[in-house]
Amino acid sequence: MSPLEPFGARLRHAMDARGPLCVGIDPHDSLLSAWGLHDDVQGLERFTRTVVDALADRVAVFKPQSAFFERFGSRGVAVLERAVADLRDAGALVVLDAKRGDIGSTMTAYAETFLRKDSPLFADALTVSPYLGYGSLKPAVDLARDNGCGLFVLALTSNPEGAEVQRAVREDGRTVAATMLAHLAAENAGEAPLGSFGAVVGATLGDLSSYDLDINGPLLAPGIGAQGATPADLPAVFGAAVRNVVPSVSRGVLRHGPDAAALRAAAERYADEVRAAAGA
Ligand SMILES: O=C(O)c1cc(=O)[nH]c(=O)n1[C@@H]1O[C@H](COP(=O)(O)O)[C@@H](O)[C@H]1O
Repeated sequence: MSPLEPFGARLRHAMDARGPLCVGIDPHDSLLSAWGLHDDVQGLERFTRTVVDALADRVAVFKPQSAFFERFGSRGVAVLERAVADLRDAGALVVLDAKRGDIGSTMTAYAETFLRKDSPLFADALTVSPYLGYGSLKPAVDLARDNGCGLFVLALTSNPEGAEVQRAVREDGRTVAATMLAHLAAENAGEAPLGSFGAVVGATLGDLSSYDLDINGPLLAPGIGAQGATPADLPAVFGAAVRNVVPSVSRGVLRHGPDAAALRAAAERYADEVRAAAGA
């Protein structure tokens, strides 16, 4: 296998070519039911195939949420494996949303699951939790760097409960989230056009001007659509860093299915609205 270009560069090119949008693939039981499908592995398979067939050739980034596949056991994971491979074959980038985080050799095993080229779940990037200490993520950082992959580190999550950990103030006066952002800025130093080590920063959080979001890396921004944020909110939340935002929408797009044309129209509308809001 030829070496991949670094994830950050691939992400920048993909968003330039296909528009600034990540579609989350979250097969909730309520969505399966709304699509007239059963909450079983056949329903999961049909749902996932419909999303892949409708959008894989036109959306820049997809973020399948692993839990919705894992809940069906090994057959659900097989659906996820196939989706990841098909999305990548169609030229899209895949961020696997598995939010892994552990220590030492266990973190190495998680990294190998998602970031080793011969793994059945090899993806372009992985969401990771740094709350066992940023340094515990080193095996994933190293493997991502070696294989042209990226990471999205939970920094300021879209849910209100996140604040008690992420906004806690350390002995040095910095918040925990600011510390994570500083680690990522260090990983990405000198990279062009964009580093590969991103932060997850919710689009729901309002003004974040007290945080330095200039990490020279992507900012994955969930919270648009079902959680209440809109593309028009992005400049007020992210300021100048809006150019590096990867807005992520799951239910806001998926609720338009199973009709393929309606899914495509919804994705296109979000990408257009983000472009207009970011002044791109
Ligand atoms: O890492 C994530 O993707 C994530 C981080 C965060 O802070 N908030 C958040 O909602 N997410 C994920 O983004 C998706 C949001 O889905 P919707 O609210 O349906 O667009 C879910 O898969 C969440 O797990």
